[in-house]
Amino acid sequence: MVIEHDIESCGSRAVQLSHANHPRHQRQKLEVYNEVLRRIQDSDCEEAHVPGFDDQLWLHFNRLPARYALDVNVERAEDVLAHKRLLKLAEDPASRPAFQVRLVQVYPFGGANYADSIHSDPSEIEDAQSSLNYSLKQGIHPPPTFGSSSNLEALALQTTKNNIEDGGSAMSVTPYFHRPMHEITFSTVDKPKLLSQLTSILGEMGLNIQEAHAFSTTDGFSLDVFVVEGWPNEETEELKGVLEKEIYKVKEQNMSNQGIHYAANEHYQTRIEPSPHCIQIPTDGADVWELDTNQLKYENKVGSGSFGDLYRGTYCSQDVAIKVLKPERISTDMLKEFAQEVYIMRKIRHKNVVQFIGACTRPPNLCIVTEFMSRGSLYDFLHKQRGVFKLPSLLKVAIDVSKGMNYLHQNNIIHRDLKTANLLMDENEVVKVADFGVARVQTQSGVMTAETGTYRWMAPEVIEHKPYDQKADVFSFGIALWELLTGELPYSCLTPLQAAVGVVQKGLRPTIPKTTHPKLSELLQRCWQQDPTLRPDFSETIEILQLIAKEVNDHKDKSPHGFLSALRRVHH
Ligand SMILES: Nc1ncnc2c1ncn2[C@@H]1O[C@H](COP(=O)(O)OP(=O)(O)OP(=O)(O)O)[C@@H](O)[C@H]1O
Repeated sequence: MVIEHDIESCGSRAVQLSHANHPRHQRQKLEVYNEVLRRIQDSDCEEAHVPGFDDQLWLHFNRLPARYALDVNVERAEDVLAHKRLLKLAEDPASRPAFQVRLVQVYPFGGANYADSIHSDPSEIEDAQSSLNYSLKQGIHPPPTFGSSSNLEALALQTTKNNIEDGGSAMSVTPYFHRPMHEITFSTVDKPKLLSQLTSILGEMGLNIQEAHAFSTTDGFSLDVFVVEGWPNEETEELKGVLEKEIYKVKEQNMSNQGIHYAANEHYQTRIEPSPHCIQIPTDGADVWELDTNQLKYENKVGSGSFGDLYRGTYCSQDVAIKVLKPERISTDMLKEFAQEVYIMRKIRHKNVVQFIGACTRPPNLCIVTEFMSRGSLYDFLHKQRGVFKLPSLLKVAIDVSKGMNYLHQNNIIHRDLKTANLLMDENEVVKVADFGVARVQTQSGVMTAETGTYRWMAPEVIEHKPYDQKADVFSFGIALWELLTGELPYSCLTPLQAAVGVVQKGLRPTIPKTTHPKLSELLQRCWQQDPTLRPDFSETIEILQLIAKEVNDHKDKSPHGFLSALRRVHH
């Protein structure tokens, strides 16, 4: 997959600056603009005849990075118009994110973007052009907006080659055709992690991103264009419907206090589709999570972590945990990260995730307030109180954790520090995931401070600082589950560092007791597979654990001591 954007940063803006200062790029941009304007004016498009349209179009090119003009397929002038409309739509909070879906056909020789047209051999372009014209005459779908990617072309060539080698497939009759893909374009307000959110939505839908072009406008909007494959049908309506639902799900979780409407657009006929399920709730813009420090009462200190001390206290008479950040830990970077984490945490609401109540964000008094978990952590329960879990309660705990983690993952939050010390129990024995926020704040050196203490639970790819995804948490979950099962510290005879080396280099894993329920044993081994893609996701662990729980329950009902063992479940 090619992503022309630094996933989490304003990479395209950086690119834009360097391009913008380059006179050649300015000249090229002007040429592309003129060509696109000419094509739009030659078409029947009404918009083009509105007075001032040329100025608006120029403005459009200017608010985007120079590489937008250089990469755009000039033959797809209507795409430029569609981008302009999507960006306009995105100005209305009710329409965000604005998106459109269309079918595209990838050609091995690419489309005619500006860069191609000035750098390629003219005869090649002519050939490519004639194949394009030929294709279009055959009624095949238009090419992607940014048709120059060697990535996509290679894919098309590969298919062509395979078809020719296979011989006789329908596609080999027209050798330049590749099976259609979909192009999905989003526009919304630019924000950190937007691109990873969008890619994960597409991933959730089973779509494989073949190409992504991400642009930020100078006034804070995003334009992200994805070419995806994996949608089984040559249609867009159903895909749009599923995409809308997927976005709705994420927005509903993320912005529970705001009404959301989506705009969808196909074939460049923009329309806004208000969601029937939600209403617009007015907001006065107040930061409701900023706590009134007068209402915050400190009681005893409960413990300390790497970021500060944790106190029990009350906020407006409700029991709370107050995590006070150590002043010496506070740096500009950390404050930024702190703000980002508060921004995420305030939207998180799930029975199995420790509830964020608010924060004091006025330095130097930085603290995070959450619900108080009276039964403490599973780590303390297992290793300090020497508690044990019987299988039914172990399964209940594992299901609780899986549900909390599944929710976090659905909200694109990777915990990265999942361990029994971060699994807390309330007075009703409900287990909740904690510390997915500030625990992850990195030091200025970029080293995760919680790391060494966490090696025993850490996935090999995280230890090795390789790219990782949500499956890193599944690995940690597997280790925590083993800990619940055995009551032992993982690799207790090794130091954390020795354990880390063993896990990465020697495939070291905890030994599963022979008496373990076979399905549970299988689940543990799947969770800590070296290859993250082979690990289940949390929706699957929930299913498996529920199945085991049912089996255990059915078995217990048949046994004469069933009722007594059920009672013992709550002994801890
Ligand atoms: N919401 C809470 N309710 C009750 N106890 C909590 C709560 N959050 C944390 N604790 C307990 O307070 C102690 C300190 O927690 P804290 O999250 O600050 O550090 P940690 O998780 O132990 O270490 P680190 O942050 O370095 O990973 C731990 O014993 C933890 O179990």
